[in-house]
Amino acid sequence: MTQTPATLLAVLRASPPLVQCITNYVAMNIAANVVLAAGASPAMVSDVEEAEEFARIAGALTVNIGTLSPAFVAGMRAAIAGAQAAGRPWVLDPVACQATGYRRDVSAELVRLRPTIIRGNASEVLALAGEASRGQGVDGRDPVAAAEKGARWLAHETGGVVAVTGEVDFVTDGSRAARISGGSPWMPMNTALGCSLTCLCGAYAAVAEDPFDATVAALAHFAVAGQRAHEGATGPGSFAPRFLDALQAVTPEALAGEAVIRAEEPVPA
Ligand SMILES: Nc1ncnc2c1ncn2[C@@H]1O[C@H](COP(=O)(O)OP(=O)(O)O)[C@@H](O)[C@H]1O
Ligand SMILES: Cc1ncsc1CCOP(=O)(O)O
Ligand SMILES: [Mg+2]
Repeated sequence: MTQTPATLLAVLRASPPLVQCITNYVAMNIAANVVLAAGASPAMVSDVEEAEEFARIAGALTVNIGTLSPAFVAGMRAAIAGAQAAGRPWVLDPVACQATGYRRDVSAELVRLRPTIIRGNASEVLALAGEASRGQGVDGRDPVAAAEKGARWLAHETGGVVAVTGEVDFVTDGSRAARISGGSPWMPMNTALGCSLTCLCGAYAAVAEDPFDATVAALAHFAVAGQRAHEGATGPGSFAPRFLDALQAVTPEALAGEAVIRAEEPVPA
């Protein structure tokens, strides 16, 4: 039974999930504030000494390779093992996976561990799917549409959900697909909002029955809040505080009324 974004937001707010976010130095503060504003409970716990134990008590885990290092990788491996042992969902954010051999190798290893959800920009998803990517560092330079085929392939490979974000987001589990419109062009000009969205995907995955519904809900929450914040902003600087306020102000009714989601009929396997 499909759970709508409105239903999932109500569940999330009624019982705020604990989300373990292994993320990069750039994103840690904004991602925690985004998850708090949306209504969930973030914890940026990444060291190998405690990452596995913490993953067993969290509702979901998110893994982001933005500021990669051997210490981060050791914590990621431990946390993923803990999440899998506890049957918890985990989300991969393959930041700039096209940029270096180190990032390519680590993201390929993490994909082989079958993340529940992968969330990236089109250039990152193209690279994960083995296709040419025009990504510039952490910034996407490819249109979302260019990555749709690769996203479907990756979803089949991992048995999970893949979200390609950009001007109009695309989500697939390999057969179902949906596109989410909204947000603001000021969003990619605010560093780490993609990373923050990955953490929010984790929050929704912690409370949802189906990770596809969770991903659609997280992206719809961002799209509606981003649209609202855009209306009062004059640039990325005035957008940022409005966006946090809007994440908190969005209600289940608003998601039902303002989210622009176009579902695609399942593609026969
Ligand atoms: N041109 C745009 N217009 C509206 N929303 C956008 C635009 N570009 C990105 N977004 C939104 O910004 C958020 C971050 O996505 P994105 O920039 O693709 O990730 P990343 O920061 O990882 O590259 C998503 O919610 C996405 O929908
Ligand atoms: C600038 C930067 N450098 C390493 S991680 C990072 C943040 C990337 O954030 P996002 O992928 O959400 O744009
Ligand atoms: Mg990113």
